[in-house]
Amino acid sequence: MEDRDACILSQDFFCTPDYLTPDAPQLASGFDADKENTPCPQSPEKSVARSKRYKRDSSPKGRSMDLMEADSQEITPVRFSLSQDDPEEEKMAQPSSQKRGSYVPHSARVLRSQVTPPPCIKNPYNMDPRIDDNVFSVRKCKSSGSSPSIGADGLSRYRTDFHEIEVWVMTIVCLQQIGYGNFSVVFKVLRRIEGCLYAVKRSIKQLHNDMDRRQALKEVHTLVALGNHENIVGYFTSWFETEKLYIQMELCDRSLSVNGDKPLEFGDALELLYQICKGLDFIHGRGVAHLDVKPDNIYVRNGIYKLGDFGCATLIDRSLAIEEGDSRYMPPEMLNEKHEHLDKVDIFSLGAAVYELIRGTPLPVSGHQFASLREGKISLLPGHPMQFQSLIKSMMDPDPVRRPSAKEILRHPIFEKLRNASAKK
Ligand SMILES: Nc1ncnc2c1ncn2[C@@H]1O[C@H](COP(=O)(O)OP(=O)(O)OP(=O)(O)O)[C@@H](O)[C@H]1O
Ligand SMILES: [Mg+2]
Repeated sequence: MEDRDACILSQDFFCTPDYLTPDAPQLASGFDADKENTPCPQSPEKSVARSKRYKRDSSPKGRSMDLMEADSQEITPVRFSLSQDDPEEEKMAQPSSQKRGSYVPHSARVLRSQVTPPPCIKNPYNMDPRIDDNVFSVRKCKSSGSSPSIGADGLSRYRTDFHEIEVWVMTIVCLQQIGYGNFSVVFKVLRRIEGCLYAVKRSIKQLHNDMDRRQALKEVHTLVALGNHENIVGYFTSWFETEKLYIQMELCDRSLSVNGDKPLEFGDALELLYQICKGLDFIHGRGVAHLDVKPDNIYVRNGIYKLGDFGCATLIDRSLAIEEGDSRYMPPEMLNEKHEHLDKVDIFSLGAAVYELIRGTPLPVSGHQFASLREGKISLLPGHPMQFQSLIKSMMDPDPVRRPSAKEILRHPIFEKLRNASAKK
């Protein structure tokens, strides 16, 4: 029996879930059909409360510890708690094959429980008038809450669909090669069926409750509502598995970083500013502010700069909760909880990011220099034209109203050549 289970666990020895257990399709269809007919819960309530973003220890040691924690969660067999207050859910979770008395190996049951049906909640970023809000009006959708974690095929979707290219080893060298953030690890993967590379971002912590899942889904909702743009990281799909959120994205070559990278030269700085302003103009035009623009969240692919990590994104009209991004790039008004011009928060952060990349030294996190930058006191940038330096200074103006919008920046004479070149494309 042990040998048989070992075969089942290996992805290379089977092609379909049917091989694993003939009962799975019946179980899955019954389960899913029930979900299909279940109404979804209300969209998140309008809130202007600010939730501070938790900043973890960013030292290599701290990161290693977190990743170890993340990996140890992988190894531990996951046990899903069923809703205490809904015996119906518990009934649904009983594998139908068991009820009929047929044998399902333990390993197969563990595998079945790895895919979690996604919650069905309203996407507040999506203004599509064809969506009838009544569909969300019933109290609570079983698929959104602490539902039984049995997916459509009972297998790991991540393991079934993707092959991990980069192997995680607990060394700094590997950590630098593969993406990681405060909340996520990002894997370079090959989609088996297509033979194409993607980036898959996985939340580090398990998202046990509905609030956590809604919070994590903000990024997905934003990306899907925004649609495609050359200077925004491409989004493909997302799913829940072992109570973690997976997001499949376009794979970029790297993200920008002030640590290790050479200071940015004028030509590159100009290109970066122009391209990310195009991305910001696009998202601001759709009513979205990013709120966490910084070098780590700007990726490069084939010389094209792309804005990524929409985990803090919100609506400019302040109808959703406002979450602070990285304080090093945050304008003074955010520190004073003034949120009237959220699009201009992104302009300040982009100005600060470019300023940091040109100087090649990390921005201060606190103290005198931190305060000076927020009073508009910017050091000179040797080797960069005054016109460019004035533009950066205006982007970091303490008064958000005086900061140029992304659209105004794009019209600046300094970008004439770049404008002409992109018009010819
Ligand atoms: N599509 C991608 N292609 C290549 N690398 C990526 C991609 N997405 C993310 N990365 C890498 O992974 C890192 C972490 O990703 P991301 O910023 O989305 O995670 P996070 O946990 O939300 O981060 P933060 O710490 O900023 O909150 C990025 O800084 C980048 O280096
Ligand atoms: Mg990030």
